[in-house]
Amino acid sequence: MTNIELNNVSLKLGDNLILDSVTLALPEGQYQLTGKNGAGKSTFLQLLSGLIMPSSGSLNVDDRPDLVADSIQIPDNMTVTTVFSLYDKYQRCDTTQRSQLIAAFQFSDCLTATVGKLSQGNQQKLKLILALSGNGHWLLLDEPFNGLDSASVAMLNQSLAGIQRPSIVIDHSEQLTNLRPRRKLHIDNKSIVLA
Ligand SMILES: Nc1ncnc2c1ncn2[C@@H]1O[C@H](COP(=O)(O)OP(=O)(O)OP(=O)(O)O)[C@@H](O)[C@H]1O
Repeated sequence: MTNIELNNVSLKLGDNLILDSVTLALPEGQYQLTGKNGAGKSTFLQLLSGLIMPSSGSLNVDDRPDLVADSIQIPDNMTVTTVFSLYDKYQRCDTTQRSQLIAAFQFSDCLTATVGKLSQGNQQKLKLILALSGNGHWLLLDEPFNGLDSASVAMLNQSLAGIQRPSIVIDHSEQLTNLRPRRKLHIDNKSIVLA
């Protein structure tokens, strides 16, 4: 079991207190993270990914999760193939699964393009392909349906219904069909509650 544990975690960004002394144990499972605009959902996933550090308290996430989020920036001038080669160099992807995802997302025409020339939806598909085939244990998805066409929305829902890895999804756009039941994690008033 690779649980996520927060012990008395507080997080401040500038003058903004986002989390206030949060203690939480998340067993492996499928979660949906909710909360009003600005509550701190995206920031919480960045914290779990190690992109930002707690201001105080301790956080235990056993390995590096795979994150899909707007905050993940891939250099515009790289071709998609170069991005994949870099991931291969550091063995961060399952290449068989990646090939399956490229086919399923109808992404093969994009392989020679530079990232900056991809449409918003195709940039999102690239992030999803990298994360869904990634070797991290937890999968963290911040608005994963952004920019996807209807076939890709269906594909992603199917993929999320079948994954073995623990995951947390933020889905304001309500396109997640919950083919598989998800426990609710709710952020409110600088606290996180597991329903
Ligand atoms: N670098 C920063 N410095 C100061 N405050 C920040 C910074 N980044 C984000 N914030 C603030 O942190 C709070 C939480 O932002 P976050 O994006 O995590 O919320 P969210 O719940 O994901 O919101 P939404 O539903 O609108 O996407 C917001 O009030 C935001 O303005």
